[in-house]
Amino acid sequence: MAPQQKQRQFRVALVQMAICSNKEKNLVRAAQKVKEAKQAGAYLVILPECFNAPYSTSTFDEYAEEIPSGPSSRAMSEMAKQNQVYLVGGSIPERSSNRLYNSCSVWDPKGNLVTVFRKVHLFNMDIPGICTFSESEAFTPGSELAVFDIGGCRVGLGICYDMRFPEWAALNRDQGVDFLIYPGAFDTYTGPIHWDLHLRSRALDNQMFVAGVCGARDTSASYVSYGHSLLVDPWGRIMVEADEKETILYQDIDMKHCDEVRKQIPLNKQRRVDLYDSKKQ
Ligand SMILES: O=C(O)CCC(=O)C(=O)O
Repeated sequence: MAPQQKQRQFRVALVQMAICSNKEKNLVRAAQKVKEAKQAGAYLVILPECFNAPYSTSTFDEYAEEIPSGPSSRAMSEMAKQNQVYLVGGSIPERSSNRLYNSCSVWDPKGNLVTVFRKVHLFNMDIPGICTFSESEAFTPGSELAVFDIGGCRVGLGICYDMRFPEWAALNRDQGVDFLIYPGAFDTYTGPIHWDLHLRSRALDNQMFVAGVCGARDTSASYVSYGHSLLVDPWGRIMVEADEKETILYQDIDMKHCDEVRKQIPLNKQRRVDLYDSKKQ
């Protein structure tokens, strides 16, 4: 279902794909999934975080490429063009001016690059014996919003750990975002406790659709992804959720739902921004 100029409804596909250490194979797999999603009527297709490479600080440099000239960008552009869909390209390790970023590129149905979002909050966690990860050893953080329109729907982006920062979601809301998308790769320790809670909270706080799209779980990988991709509505309800296996989730969404919820509980009109600056208290 393709939205007209002002139309605000379409089908979204959340691709929870299996990811391996062979970049070529990951790109071929992603292309198959995007084709399958198109055949099922999706107009917006979302891939997971780091979909073309293992999620590992020791190999980000080896897999990194420039956007839009690298092979993964060219492949994503083709996927979008051949299937005439909007593609939110999860993320890939991006190389730019001797720096690495964890970056999400977005492609329109003609295969043109719409925007690039660089993960703003880098995943640094140290839970001894359970999960230790330091993205900031490899990546430089981004510092810019990336907001774009699909028909009458305004879309915003974060990547995984970014969902832990409600301020980022609120900045997107202030730009008029109706649908906030987080490609992700939560681990199996924080995942069961925090993943849906964060995604539901961001949706509820900001009265918008929120998607989290993870890779499928591979217990032989150095970093084991939680899976459980899901989509939340502006009322904070989970509309669809995967288990840990490879799958594609589909959901028709209508931005009218955001308008209704925002009218019923007018949080935006009631914010006491005059009170929220702690320096002024
Ligand atoms: O915040 C977490 O628990 C996991 C974050 C993560 O896996 C990521 O940012 O890729």
